[in-house]
Amino acid sequence: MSDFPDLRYFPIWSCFCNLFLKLTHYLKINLFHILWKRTFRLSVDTLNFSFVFCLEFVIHLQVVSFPVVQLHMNRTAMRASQKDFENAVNQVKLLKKDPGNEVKLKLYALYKQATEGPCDMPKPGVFDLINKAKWDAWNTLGTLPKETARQNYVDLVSSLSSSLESSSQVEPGTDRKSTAYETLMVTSEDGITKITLNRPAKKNAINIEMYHEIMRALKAASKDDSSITVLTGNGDYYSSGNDLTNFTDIPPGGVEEKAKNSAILLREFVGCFIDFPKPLIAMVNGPAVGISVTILGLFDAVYASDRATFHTPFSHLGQSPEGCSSYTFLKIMGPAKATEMLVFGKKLTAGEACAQGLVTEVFPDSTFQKEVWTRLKAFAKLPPNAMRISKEVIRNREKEKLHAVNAEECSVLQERWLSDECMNAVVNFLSRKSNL
Ligand SMILES: CCCC/C=C/CC(=O)SCCNC(=O)CCNC(=O)[C@H](O)C(C)(C)COP(=O)(O)OP(=O)(O)OC[C@H]1O[C@@H](n2cnc3c(N)ncnc32)[C@H](O)[C@@H]1OP(=O)(O)O
Repeated sequence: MSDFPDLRYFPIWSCFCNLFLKLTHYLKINLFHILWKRTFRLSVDTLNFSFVFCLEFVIHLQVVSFPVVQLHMNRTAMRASQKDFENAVNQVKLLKKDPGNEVKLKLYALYKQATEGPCDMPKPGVFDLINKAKWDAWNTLGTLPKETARQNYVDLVSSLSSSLESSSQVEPGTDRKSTAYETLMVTSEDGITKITLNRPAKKNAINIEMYHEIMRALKAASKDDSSITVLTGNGDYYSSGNDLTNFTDIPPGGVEEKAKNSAILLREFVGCFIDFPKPLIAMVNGPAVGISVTILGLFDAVYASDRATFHTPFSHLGQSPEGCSSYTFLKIMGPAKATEMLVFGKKLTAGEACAQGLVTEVFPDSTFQKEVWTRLKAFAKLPPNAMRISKEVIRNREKEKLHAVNAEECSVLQERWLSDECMNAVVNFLSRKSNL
């Protein structure tokens, strides 16, 4: 406060001083008139005087006060921004996550502009890549005023802090359970968002809540600052597929309504995998069943522990293929092998799934985590935009087809779920007459 004169009351003082001067000026004129003119003329002059007096007051208030108030506000903003600037500089040092090179260059340039003004350094040589990038970033700010650069710096840090805060809500670095999810653990670190299915006591069976949470986590991951996304399971299973108790919660509209709602949910769920924009990697840590296997055809890489198995027992369950597997599996392994899995329910070992192209690579269970994470961390260091665009080029050609396949599979399943074959299979499992 003390380093600036308080200008807030200046317009008011200024108006009163001006009024005083005008008043004495007009009084002088009017005294002259009083002496020399008739009473009738005098009253007209008095009216004129009052009118001019008020007009002058209003005009003066507008002309003088607005620029002065503006000046005061600007100076206050500059003062705030100087203080905010220092805070922002400290805040940057405390950021837990690397904001990425592009942002770091922007911060550097704005800092230099704010503290030193326009770039006057000699341009570094072409081979001095880092200093040249910094110089370029600073130089592009041209003659941007120091105050504006300061303000832009503060704004950038504040947007950065809030975005990093929201991604830090998904616990960077640790596997603590996120309060945002009931059935998942979601973490983000080293450019990798990891979504872990977290119902180990139920073999990570996917209940209705988990379907919704996976969709929510994928949507968040598609927008966060990670480069790649990983899906894995907690415990000995990757996932035992659809939670068969999902079929027991029958709404007032009866089983038809249940089947219809399930088909809508499934279509939306699979649609999220079709449309996911970043590289999506499955870490299949153990056995995988049903839908957790079929959607693997929509992943960009599948790494499996040698403990993993791949089982799609749709006929046993009176059901039919989903997750676009009726299309992707045929493309991946050819019709004969796909039929063995999808129609006859043949369970594949990790080695067999790899030989047939469903799995990218198999690792010994003892070194699975270590080896795969080393690889994923290296992938996550690749330029994220290039990865995203490459995926887009690969996926775009197929997207329309995949959505059409998804819609068709869901509509067939809607019918299947109402069949005796399906209902008996579910009842048998739930009454503990059968396991797979
Ligand atoms: C709305 C969209 C619908 C999309 C449709 C998708 C189709 C599919 O995904 S089909 C595949 C459905 N999955 C199954 O049929 C698997 C059924 N589960 C089993 O056969 C066995 O549980 C197992 C072979 C996976 C494991 O057997 P194990 O003896 O080792 O363990 P359990 O004691 O059986 O399981 C422990 C615990 O977990 C429960 N559980 C396991 N899987 C499921 C499941 N898919 N649905 C519901 N509950 C499951 C199991 O009941 C046990 O629970 P309790 O300890 O409470 O008895």
